[in-house]
Amino acid sequence: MAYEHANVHESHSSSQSTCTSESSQQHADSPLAHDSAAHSSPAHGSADRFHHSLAQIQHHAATMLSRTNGADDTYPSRARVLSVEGSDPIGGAGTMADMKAFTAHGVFGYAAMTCVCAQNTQGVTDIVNMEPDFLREQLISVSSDGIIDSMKIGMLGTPEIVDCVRDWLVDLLHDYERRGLPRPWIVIDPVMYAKSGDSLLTPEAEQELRSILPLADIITPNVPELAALAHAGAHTAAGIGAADTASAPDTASTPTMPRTWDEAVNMACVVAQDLGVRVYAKAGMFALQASENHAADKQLANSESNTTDACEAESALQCNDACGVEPAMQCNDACGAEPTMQCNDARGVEPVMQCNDVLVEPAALCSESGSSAQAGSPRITTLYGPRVETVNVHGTGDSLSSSLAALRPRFLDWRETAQAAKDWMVGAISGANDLHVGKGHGPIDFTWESAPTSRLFTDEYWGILSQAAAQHRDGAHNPTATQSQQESASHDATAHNATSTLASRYPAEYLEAYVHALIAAASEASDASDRAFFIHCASNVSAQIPAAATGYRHCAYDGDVTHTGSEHDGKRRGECSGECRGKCSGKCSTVSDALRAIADQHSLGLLAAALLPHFWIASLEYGPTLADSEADELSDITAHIAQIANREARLASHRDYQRMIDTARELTRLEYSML
Ligand SMILES: Nc1ncnc2c1ncn2[C@@H]1O[C@H](COP(=O)(O)OP(=O)(O)O)[C@@H](O)[C@H]1O
Ligand SMILES: Cc1ncc(COP(=O)(O)O)c(N)n1
Repeated sequence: MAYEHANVHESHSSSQSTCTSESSQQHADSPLAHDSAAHSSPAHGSADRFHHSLAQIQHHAATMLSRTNGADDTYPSRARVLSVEGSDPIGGAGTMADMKAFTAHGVFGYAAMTCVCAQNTQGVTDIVNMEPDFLREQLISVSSDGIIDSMKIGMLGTPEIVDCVRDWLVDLLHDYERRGLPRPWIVIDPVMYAKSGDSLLTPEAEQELRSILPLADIITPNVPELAALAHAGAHTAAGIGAADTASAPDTASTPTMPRTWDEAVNMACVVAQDLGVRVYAKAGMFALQASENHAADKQLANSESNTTDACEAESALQCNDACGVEPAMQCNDACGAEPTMQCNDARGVEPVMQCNDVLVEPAALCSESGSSAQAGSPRITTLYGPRVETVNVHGTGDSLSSSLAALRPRFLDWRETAQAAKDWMVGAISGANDLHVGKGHGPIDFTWESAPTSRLFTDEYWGILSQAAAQHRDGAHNPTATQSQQESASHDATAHNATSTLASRYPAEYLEAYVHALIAAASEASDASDRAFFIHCASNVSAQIPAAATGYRHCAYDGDVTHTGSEHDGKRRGECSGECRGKCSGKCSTVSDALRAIADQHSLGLLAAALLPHFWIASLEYGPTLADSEADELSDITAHIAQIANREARLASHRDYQRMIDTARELTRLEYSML
């Protein structure tokens, strides 16, 4: 059965929740229902978005209240989220990933371990499964003591472990219903394979796994898992949730991999409808294959046995026995590229490489409310995200499913939750290359939003600055430098010998831009002494402007004869008769524009990072030529700004720290290009 990929490109912010009524009424009687009344909105006769979302907010508030009343007499400051997973000693996947993601999302994490794995970024070498009785003991230890608001169930490994977790979960849901507690949100990651290709589920357990999936609110298969679920579904005569091993699928046939992303989405629709659960289909393996394919392609080209018609044609996902992944997926550049490298016209973004996932909600869990889904068809929501060029994706599936479990209590519906989890994943994957953990597929950066604790801003910036200074010196002594560059350099050298003031070095307009940035920094500073410092600097620089307006003579600040501008066409640096004194031109305007743009961002950290290069470079390059008092003042200012930059960087998120570094690097480049 093929479903149309409904054109629902709403972003999560604009989409109103529509999940619903039919299902809540349909399943409300049973605590085993995956979308019980405790999670659903009231029924809606009309598609009125306003009333719908208002009702949903009210319902959400009521749900939160009922949680409070039923669970505890104090309102918990953090959701309590359980991970049922296997371990990963390298710390990127399994229980370890879940706990890190939970902490990153600000929830309190519980963990029960299904198995202990000997694995790292290169593969899984051994697995010791928990005795089911002991696993049950762990699960009961948690659930008899703590309230579970949400949970993520991952690697289950064997049929006995699946049965153990399923039976405990059924008991828990009955118990919560009896006690009037809200049903916990349930995310199940149907873990079958690790990124390395190693199998994490026995073939018999694959069929058993289907018996627990209908208890979930949402399941999160990757592409091969999706193919396996669709395949098993098609071969399960007894239908949804059949745990009867007598009806196990024909193991002789292997799942057919989707050849395109649209085919994968169709599979997700089939699985969602069959199991009656939401399916979050992950597109990562398309991206992974695409980014790794260069080497793989060479191997393919050299190996006749690996060259298949399907692969040469449009097949996105090919079985490749040679690599030992079962059901393995290998693909070539041409095919791997297609699903992930999409242009997001609908969102109006630049044509960047995309790695979009989809959320498929079976019709029974959605009531029509402004979405383009056809009645009776599942609703498909595209979850946008750029593709990150990295092979460091160990544990991405775990982190995504634990993020969904952690974030769901904070959002009104699964669509909003899914896009938030996807957005967080993009940040975490983007930080992966900086971690340098392991030799294979490294882990993602769970702490990408928190403060970077292992780097001192000025240490890292000093590396950037000294490199730029060395390049500048090399450029000045480079025999291939243009005549005008050499003249420029010798002009500077001459100037260095004479004691001069800084004012004569810069155009007035450029100094004005620094005054503006210093005042902006003063207004962003919360500390009174910082404010006073920036104001003092601003008045200091401002005092130099009149001298700069008359003393500054470098009109052709780009330093070459092609400089255009009516007053100084054809003139070399230093040759201007003075008509354009104090005016910004070329690179100088670029610095001024950059400073103004940074000031508009209202971030003290960014402003400190933008101001530091000017003062530090002036100190470094002109310090020796200045009068002692001016040189001392310059180095004091530099030290003070460096101190503020370090403090702000320590408090900044990883992303903001990176923006500070990027800003300082760019201003350094611009400043040196002007010297
Ligand atoms: N290179 C990448 N760039 C951006 N997102 C990625 C990349 N690789 C994986 N993802 C995202 O990571 C999440 C987990 O997907 P995936 O890696 O397919 O799961 P699994 O680990 O189960 O194989 C998905 O949201 C997917 O889109
Ligand atoms: C215990 C455990 N659970 C799940 C995975 C899947 O991780 P990946 O995201 O690398 O496929 C894993 N490697 N180990």
